[in-house]
Amino acid sequence: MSDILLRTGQLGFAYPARSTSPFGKPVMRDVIKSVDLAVPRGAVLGLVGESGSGKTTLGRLLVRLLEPTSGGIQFDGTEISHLSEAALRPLRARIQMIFQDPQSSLNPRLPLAVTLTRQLEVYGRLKGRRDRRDRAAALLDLVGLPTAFVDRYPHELSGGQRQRAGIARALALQPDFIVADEIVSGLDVSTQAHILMLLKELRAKLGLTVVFISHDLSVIRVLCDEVAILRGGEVVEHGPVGRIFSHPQHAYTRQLLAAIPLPDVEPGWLDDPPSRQQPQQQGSAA
Ligand SMILES: Nc1ncnc2c1ncn2[C@@H]1O[C@H](COP(=O)(O)OP(=O)(O)OP(=O)(O)O)[C@@H](O)[C@H]1O
Repeated sequence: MSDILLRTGQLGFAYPARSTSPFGKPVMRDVIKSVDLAVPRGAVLGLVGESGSGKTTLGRLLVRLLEPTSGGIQFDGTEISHLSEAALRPLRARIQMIFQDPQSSLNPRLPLAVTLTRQLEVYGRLKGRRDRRDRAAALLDLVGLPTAFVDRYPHELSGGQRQRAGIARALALQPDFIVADEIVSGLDVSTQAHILMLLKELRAKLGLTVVFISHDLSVIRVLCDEVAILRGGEVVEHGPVGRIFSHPQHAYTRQLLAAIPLPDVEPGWLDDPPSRQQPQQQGSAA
């Protein structure tokens, strides 16, 4: 078994541009350019870059929501770049994406019991109504939400609780690889810390491998083992967080580090943040 769970080789992706060539052919615009990335099994790899650098596009390629236009993606030794949906199906259970806006993955018209277990149903892993409630309750418990929330609708949750529910939904099929796309953006700082702590705990408990997309280097610094810096669709630097932050090699990384004020927190802060000393009330998880 390789230490690398996911590897890309010269991965490329182009979107059709709005304009067409003088010969009427659609012009393609390269947004991911020859990306070689290796994600170690069990690691949290941060993917950072300014707006438009291609983070979301790369994340969607890694979970094969998009098909590469060039290069390859190997997941646990299997080349998945051009697999059909049918061939991808067994792997889809192992590969999940969590989005910035949990509204997009939580159906406003359905109680959490149904939304959280939808994928289990699709994969034939539910044994009926009772099982649905039990499995949904277990998922809520896993992400620190009260089990009574099985009957709640997304609008009855706070922003942080909704993000927890989004994470629970992504964990239903017991994946081992997660791409988390800006999942704490838009949350207040204390809620961000709780969600990051949860992710860190889940990663240890479930043995997850995570690609954590963020434009926020201070978040990357406290959560990730490795960081890859994306600029204009290219990875300009990739390495252990400690090394990149203390000895950035690339001028662009130095520029990013200089531009973003780092709060006075160190790697490992999440292991013992001040908020741990104030346990959350049942039902009030951020
Ligand atoms: N569906 C699409 N069709 C055409 N171009 C797109 C599409 N989605 C994204 N792009 C373009 O691809 C480039 C990369 O976008 P992407 O969303 O991956 O960047 P990002 O780093 O995630 O940005 P942000 O941090 O703002 O979310 C951008 O120039 C964007 O305009």
